[in-house]
Amino acid sequence: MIKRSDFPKNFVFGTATAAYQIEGAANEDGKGPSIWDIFSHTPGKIMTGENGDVACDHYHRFKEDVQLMKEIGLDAYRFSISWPRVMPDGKNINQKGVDFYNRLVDELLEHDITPFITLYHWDLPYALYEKGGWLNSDIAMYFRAYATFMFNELGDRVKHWITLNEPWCSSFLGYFTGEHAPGHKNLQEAIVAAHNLLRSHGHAVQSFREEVKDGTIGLTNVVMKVEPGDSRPESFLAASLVDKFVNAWFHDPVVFGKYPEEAVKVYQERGLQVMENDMDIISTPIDFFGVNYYTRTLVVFDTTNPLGFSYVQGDLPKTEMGWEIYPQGLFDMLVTLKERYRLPLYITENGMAGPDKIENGKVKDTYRIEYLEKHFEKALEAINAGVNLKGYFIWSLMDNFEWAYGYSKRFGIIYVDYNTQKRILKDSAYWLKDFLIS
Ligand SMILES: N#[N+]C[C@@H]1[C@@H](O)[C@H](O)[C@@H](O)[C@@H]2O[C@H]12
Repeated sequence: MIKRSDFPKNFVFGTATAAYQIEGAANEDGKGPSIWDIFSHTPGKIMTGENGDVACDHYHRFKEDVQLMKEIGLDAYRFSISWPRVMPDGKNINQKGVDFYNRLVDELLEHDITPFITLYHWDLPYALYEKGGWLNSDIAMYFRAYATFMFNELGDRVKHWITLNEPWCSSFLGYFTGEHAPGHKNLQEAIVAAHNLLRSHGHAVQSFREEVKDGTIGLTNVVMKVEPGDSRPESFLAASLVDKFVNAWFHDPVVFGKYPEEAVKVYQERGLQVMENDMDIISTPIDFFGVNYYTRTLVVFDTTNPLGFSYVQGDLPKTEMGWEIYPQGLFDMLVTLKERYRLPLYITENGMAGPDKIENGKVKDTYRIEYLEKHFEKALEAINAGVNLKGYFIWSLMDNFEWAYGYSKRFGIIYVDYNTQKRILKDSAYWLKDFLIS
């Protein structure tokens, strides 16, 4: 049985959340609307018709939530700043919003919990969307100004920062498939948005180097283990190409200052415009990559699809999201990232949605304990294989607004009764508490 003491002494275990998914107070104390406030109120966008207006009411209950983190024994807590809460129009300061994050950081530090901040976890100020959002190259300057303000405001106490969470999702789910805010369905826009997201990342890193001399900063990507869904050589080729578009596209430019060759030609024909200095800015050196790992992606050669491939379902046991449970993929991707980029890594998200039910005041999420144990084991295996893995953040601290799925998917180690806002530690939280002292 794996123990906490098997991990390096300074390895951090934490949980992760995001502002729009837990805070609520969507229109309170001067907060401006985000693209997710508008998207979630647009009929037909959220499977359950729900929105993040109240969510977990974390804005008002953060002290209770920090107390629960302490009770579990977490070393660290990864959360995001709501850009429109601190800058309602994307530019001018809302002091009440800033005050909330000062209070949250101070509460964490008072409980010996290390804060890790994500500057952007998808909730773009709607006012900036109206100016073109991620399609407007000026967005990088707005993001740099926001980042600089937050570094100056919290950088004396917060030493670990992530610029963006999953730019692949922000760009391709937000602008190509339309599943996420702002709900566009335009491949060219997705490509442009992805490039502007990475430019914004680079500008924030440049500012960080000037503002927070003793801190570390990185980028968090969703990392998918892409595998062929059948044994045809063409499917192996398809998997390799998809890997370039979903993984390498958001890692290579940040480290090497250039997009993957196999993909750039495809995107240049579909609107990618790289201006002079863009790649130098994007590849401003970072201190780590954040790795959000959930499952693998299976692709097969498919001439009936214009892209030449199709996604297929695997036959491994699945979570409530329909994602295969595939811990080996975590090990494989950690080693791949280490060998290709030679950077320290944090698992900034890993976890599962489960069929969590309250029975006699308890949630027997044995499946989640098993899931976490297996992924912890693979993380330790990666460390023993030479990966400089520095921490592991479980997604998520508590059940929350699961984007287009509303509140129907429960990822938390803490159960949230949304009718009463009561928090109930699931068996996985008690398991984690014991693990953290093992
Ligand atoms: N879906 N899902 C769960 C989880 C989502 O809730 C996070 O906000 C994202 O960063 C990432 O997609 C992973």
